[in-house]
Amino acid sequence: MVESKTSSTVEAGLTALAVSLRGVTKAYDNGVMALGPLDLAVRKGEFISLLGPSGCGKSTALRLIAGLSAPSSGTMRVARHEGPVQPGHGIGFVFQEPTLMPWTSVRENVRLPLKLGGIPKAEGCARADAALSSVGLADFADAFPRELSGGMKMRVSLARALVTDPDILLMDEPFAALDEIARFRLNNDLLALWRGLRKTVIFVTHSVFESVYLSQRVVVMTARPGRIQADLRIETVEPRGEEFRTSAAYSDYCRRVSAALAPSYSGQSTL
Ligand SMILES: Nc1ncnc2c1ncn2[C@@H]1O[C@H](COP(=O)(O)OP(=O)(O)OP(=O)(O)O)[C@@H](O)[C@H]1O
Repeated sequence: MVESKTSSTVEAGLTALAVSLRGVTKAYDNGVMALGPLDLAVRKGEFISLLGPSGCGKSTALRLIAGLSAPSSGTMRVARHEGPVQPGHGIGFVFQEPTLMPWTSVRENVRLPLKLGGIPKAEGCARADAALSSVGLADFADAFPRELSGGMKMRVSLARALVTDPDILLMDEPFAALDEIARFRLNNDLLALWRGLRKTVIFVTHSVFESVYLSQRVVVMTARPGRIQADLRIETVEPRGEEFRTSAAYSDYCRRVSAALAPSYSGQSTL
């Protein structure tokens, strides 16, 4: 069959997308309308942040993209998979809590997704060690979670998400519980990893500063049910580093994102 020029152009556009949500809504069984209708397109290799008031449906959106929950309506495409998204289909998930198994080593924690996937132990250990090395924890593979700081536990969680080599990394407020110095370090290390691996990253945060520092696009959501309030592109010299954090351009972007966020909080208590 000879493809028409139009259809191949459309196909090229689709395959460049890692995630596409059209008119997606989510109503929970208890009647809470959590999300949408949400329209969101994320290009392969793009780093975007989702920002919005508490309860606006950010985690719900990530869970839908991960295939951990089904949308109530609308259409979704994730990577090149059609129809229902299968859990673990090229997706890594990092939660706010590192959720490590305390009774076993860091290496075994990172190896877990491979073990569950039936990967032989020797290969799993080698891949776990490589993932730990990529997050700067090569020397801690035999340590136990209790021996690690909060930032190090989060690095282990990140290594566990990366060990399956996912196309898409979903991160749900991963650094929110860390002190500022640890958070800044992890921000820089995550950017370096992203530059090297070029995975698609969808990063949920409550921090305007963090979203601007990390992302190519900041997507601001309305209050529940979450829809897109604003979609801002962050254009700056790459690679980003501390000089960006202290630049006039950074302050200006932070002001613009804050202004875009303000209507989402109107009518809500600030306490
Ligand atoms: N399993 C569930 N059953 C019923 N309601 C739920 C469920 N999960 C979330 N909700 C509700 O859906 C809404 C959106 O929740 P969600 O966790 O997605 O928001 P969020 O933007 O991630 O919030 P936060 O920033 O506080 O983490 C909230 O009102 C929440 O109470």
